[in-house]
This record gives sequence, structure tokens and C-alpha cells, in this order.
Amino acid sequence: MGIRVAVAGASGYAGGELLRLIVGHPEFDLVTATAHSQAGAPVAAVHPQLTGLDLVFGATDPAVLAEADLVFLALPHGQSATLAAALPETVKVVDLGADHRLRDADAWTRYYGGAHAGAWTYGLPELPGQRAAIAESSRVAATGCYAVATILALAPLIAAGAVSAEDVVVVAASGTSGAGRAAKVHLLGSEVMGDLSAYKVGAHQHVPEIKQATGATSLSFTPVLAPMPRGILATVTARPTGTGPDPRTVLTEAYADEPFVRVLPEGTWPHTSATLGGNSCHVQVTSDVDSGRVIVSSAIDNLGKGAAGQAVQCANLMLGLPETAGLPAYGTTP
Ligand SMILES: NC(=O)C1=CN([C@@H]2O[C@H](COP(=O)(O)OP(=O)(O)OC[C@H]3O[C@@H](n4cnc5c(N)ncnc54)[C@H](OP(=O)(O)O)[C@@H]3O)[C@@H](O)[C@H]2O)C=CC1
Ligand SMILES: CC(=O)N[C@@H](CCC(=O)OP(=O)(O)O)C(=O)O
Repeated sequence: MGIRVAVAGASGYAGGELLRLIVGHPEFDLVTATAHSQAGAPVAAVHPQLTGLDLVFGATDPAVLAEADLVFLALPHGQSATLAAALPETVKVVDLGADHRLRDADAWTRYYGGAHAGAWTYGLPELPGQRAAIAESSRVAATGCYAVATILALAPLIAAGAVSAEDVVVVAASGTSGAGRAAKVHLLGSEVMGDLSAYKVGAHQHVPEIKQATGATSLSFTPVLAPMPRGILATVTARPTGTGPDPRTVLTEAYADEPFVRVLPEGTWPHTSATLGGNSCHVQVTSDVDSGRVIVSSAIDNLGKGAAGQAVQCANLMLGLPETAGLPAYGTTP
């Protein structure tokens, strides 16, 4: 018997990707997969990519989840806190939702509404000191999808003094699975195909999370819905301080020993398709010839490094396993 792992919210997009990674993980045994409206359905009926996995979704019962060594929560925002509170401290928990990401209760209320459940260890191992903090934690809040792509592009540059924290602009495109599986009119194929559109303009909920993780003090963030099922491409621009180190050198050194973050060779640019199915983040940096702003382009799979892959990476650290166990470092393009 390996490490007993359960997934709550397993019938969703992030939950499905978690199941795929868990059944391929060398140390994990999938013991429970729960759903809400789809409880009682065979897993393969909801996730055809998992055909052959002989399992039925259970109801989301904390008593059953508590029998696992580690539980992944892949529930809608606002649903994790109550369930997590019902799980004993001996059970490790990785929450893919936003409930425990923010330290600032006011920011939580402003962007998500309702009572703040309190912050857990932030689940981005590539941030300085965070790998050790995650390894010592029994409760970890995995990062938001746009937040991963943006923070990995930006955090080392602000920390090194290469760019100003006071003037950061991000435009990021996401595939539709970023919005989850629940039926919404704006996600219908007939609405999305052949279209690009900004949304949540000027008020996206990942802004406080990105500011918290990077130290940015002024951040303009514009998300764009892209006509593709998965992938995020973030374009991050910031004003160089003029006195700091070279941005390419900063990013190259920051990620030299990281297993999943790749700074691409000069002149090549990240493609979302190159990251799909893996846990990688591809980054490129240059300087705008006209404005002089530093431009960083970063690509991830929103369901990989942006969700399930990141969560498994954190779980590996929490369980004392090799950080890369069960995680593909390479994508599946085309
Ligand atoms: N999609 C993405 O790219 C990313 C998602 N995340 C986060 O992961 C979480 C899940 O997202 P995603 O998979 O996209 O969402 P989905 O809408 O695809 O899935 C939601 C899951 O939660 C279940 N659920 C819904 N309501 C309840 C409830 N009241 N109690 C228990 N279970 C419930 C659903 O069950 P059923 O279908 O049976 O009703 C389903 O299994 C969210 O917090 C999201 O922010 C994080 C990073 C990226
Ligand atoms: C395309 C799309 O709608 N994306 C979602 C992604 C955020 C999300 O709900 O998930 P996490 O915060 O857990 O990453 C959005 O912009 O709200």
C-alpha cells in the first residue's frame, strides 16, 4: 500500500487532471474521488480520458476523506474552508481553491466576498524559502492559475531590484478550462470559437495574490479568454530600475536548478501548446526597444503547473517524496 490519496471535487477539470496524475504517481494510491451533483457516476463517464479507471465518484463526506493520508480539494472558491476544518490535522491537505491563499482578509472580502478563512502556506515552491515552508506544512494553498504564470515571470525581477514594483502591467490569455466545467453561456463553443475578449477588466481576483507573492505595489492585470481548451500565456511588462542587474541573468540564475521552470534560449518565445500535459513553465525576457520596459512572456498549462501539477508538486514536498515524482516535465505539443 502506498500513500493513500483522496480528491474532493474530482469531477471538475482540475479534479480530472489530479486523478490522471495520481494514478500515474509511483507512490500514490487513489482511495477516494468525490463529486457533488455527479456523485454516483463512474469516473470514466465524466472523464473519458480516464477510461479503464474502475472507480465511482463518492459523495463529499469528510469522514471518508479523513481516511486518506493526503486530500486534494478541487472545489469552487468558498467551499474548501468548511470541508478542510472537518478534516483532522493528521490528514495533509492541498487546496487548489483560493480560500486560504490570501493573508489580507480585506483583500479576500473585496475580491471573493464573505468571511476570510485564514491563510495557509502558499504553494509555490519556486519562491525563496517556500519549498522548505511547504515541506513543513500539513495545510498548503496551491496558487491560482494566472498567478503562477505571472509570479514566476515577475517575482525574481522585483526581488533583485531589476524592475520597479510600482509599475507592473500584465495581459494574460487563458483557455476556457480555466473557468471550470460548470455550464456558462460565455463558455459555449459558439461564443468562444473565433473570438478573443477581455473579461473581469480592472478587477481580477488574482491581483492581490500576485501582489502578495511578488511585492508588486501597483499592478494592472487584464485577462483574455482564448478559444482553446487549456493553456495560459502571460505577458508581463515592468519599468526597469536602471540600477539593477540584467533581467535575463536574474531569471536564468533564479531558475537554474528548478526542475520545471525553463528560461528559453534568446529569440525563442513560449508557446502554451509546448507546456500542455506537463508541469512546466516556459519563460522568455527582453527589453522593449521603444519604451525600454522589461517584457517577460510566460506559458503554462493552467491545469498542470497552474493547478493539478502544482498541487502534486506541493504534496510531494509535504510527504518527503522527490519533488518531481509523478510529474511530467515536458509537454505534449502538437
Ligand atoms: N480550472 C483551472 O484552470 C484551475 C482551477 N483551480 C481551482 O480548482 C478548483 C476547481 O476548479 P475546476 O476544476 O476548474 O472547477 P469545476 O467547476 O470544473 O469543478 C468543480 C468541482 O467541485 C464540485 N463541487 C461543486 N460544488 C460543490 C459543493 N458545494 N460541495 C462539494 N463539491 C462541489 C463539482 O462537483 P459536480 O461536478 O459533481 O457538481 C466538481 O467536482 C477551484 O477552486 C479553482 O479555482 C485552480 C487553478 C486552475
Ligand atoms: C478563464 C477563466 O475564467 N479563468 C478563471 C481562473 C481563475 C480561477 O477560478 O481559478 P484559480 O483562482 O483557482 O486559478 C478566472 O479568470 O476567474
